Amino acid sequence: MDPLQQKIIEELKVSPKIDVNEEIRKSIDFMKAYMNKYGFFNGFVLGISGGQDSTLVGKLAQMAVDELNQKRDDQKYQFIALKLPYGTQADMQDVEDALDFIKPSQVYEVNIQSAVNASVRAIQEAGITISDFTKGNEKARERMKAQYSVAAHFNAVVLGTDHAAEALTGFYTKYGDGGSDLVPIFRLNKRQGRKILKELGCPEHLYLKIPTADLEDDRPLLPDEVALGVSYEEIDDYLEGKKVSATAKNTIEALYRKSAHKRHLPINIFDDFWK
Ligand SMILES: NC(=O)c1ccc[n+]([C@@H]2O[C@H](COP(=O)([O-])OP(=O)(O)OC[C@H]3O[C@@H](n4cnc5c(N)ncnc54)[C@H](O)[C@@H]3O)[C@@H](O)[C@H]2O)c1
Ligand SMILES: Nc1ncnc2c1ncn2[C@@H]1O[C@H](COP(=O)(O)O)[C@@H](O)[C@H]1O
Ligand SMILES: O=P(O)(O)OP(=O)(O)O
Ligand SMILES: [Mg+2]
Repeated sequence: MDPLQQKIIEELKVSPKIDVNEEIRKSIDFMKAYMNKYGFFNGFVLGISGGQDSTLVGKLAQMAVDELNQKRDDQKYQFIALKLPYGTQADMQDVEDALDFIKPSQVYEVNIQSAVNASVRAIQEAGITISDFTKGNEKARERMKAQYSVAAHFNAVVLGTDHAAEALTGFYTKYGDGGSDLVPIFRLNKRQGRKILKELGCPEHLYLKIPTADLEDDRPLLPDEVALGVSYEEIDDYLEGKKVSATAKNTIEALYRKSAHKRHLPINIFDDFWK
């Protein structure tokens, strides 16, 4: 295998073949172990978008909470699901379907539209008009803020949905959806997540849904694969050590290099990964 491909697979800890039940157990045990280690926490918070990744992480979190609460009278542990629409969300029915599947301990809705618009306006008042793309990243950061405020209120931690296909391409907003405390599906690629959802009995339309960050006003529900310029099938193949087309390889490796800064904490004078 190409040495860079090998290095990336090792860095992102991807296994080309998985046993779905083992992976389910690993993610749940990870979340349970964290709660057991830090007894002052009461559970987890996550935004549910109606997409594949938050449906998966939400379901695993609820399973972890249910196991933690077994034999506890106080039902201390809670999974708090957040609906975080910007105004009216086109795929809200998928959010409801995901919530029906997850059955979270608690559900709240925080509409991020007024906060995002206020932020865009404040920057405008300084004489800077940000692009629709940059406003999209503001939405992701506003969602991060809402999740952290709710987590602080309930003494919970914020879950992230970052996985190997997103980590490889840097396809997330720095300190937006990239900002979280625990990432239970880090190591899985997109098709492995789909397989796990199928095993867990998720409605098919949720795990077969076209992935979208849905951040831009001007291009609603823009498929990730259009924004990325490469398909998840090719990204997943690459992560499983398979040969992909030269075009896909170049695109993937360019995205990997460009997003190196997102896979590190803020860069200080002793860091040399970027040199
Ligand atoms: N997974 C998803 O599905 C998802 C979610 C949100 C966003 N997105 C996509 O992710 C992308 C986010 O956009 P983005 O990456 O332009 O914005 P970003 O805000 O995540 O990252 C860009 C910022 O990172 C910093 N930066 C860039 N290069 C750097 C370097 N070499 N060293 C140090 N800092 C550096 C700069 O501050 C720059 O403004 C978009 O394509 C968006 O559509 C995808
Ligand atoms: N509309 C949304 N409501 C709640 N949570 C959301 C919403 N959009 C995104 N999120 C959260 O962010 C991550 C990343 O989403 P991508 O589609 O990968 O950009 C998602 O898993 C939700 O937790
Ligand atoms: O993160 P999600 O849940 O929005 O999934 P996807 O990335 O497939 O849109
Ligand atoms: Mg999405």
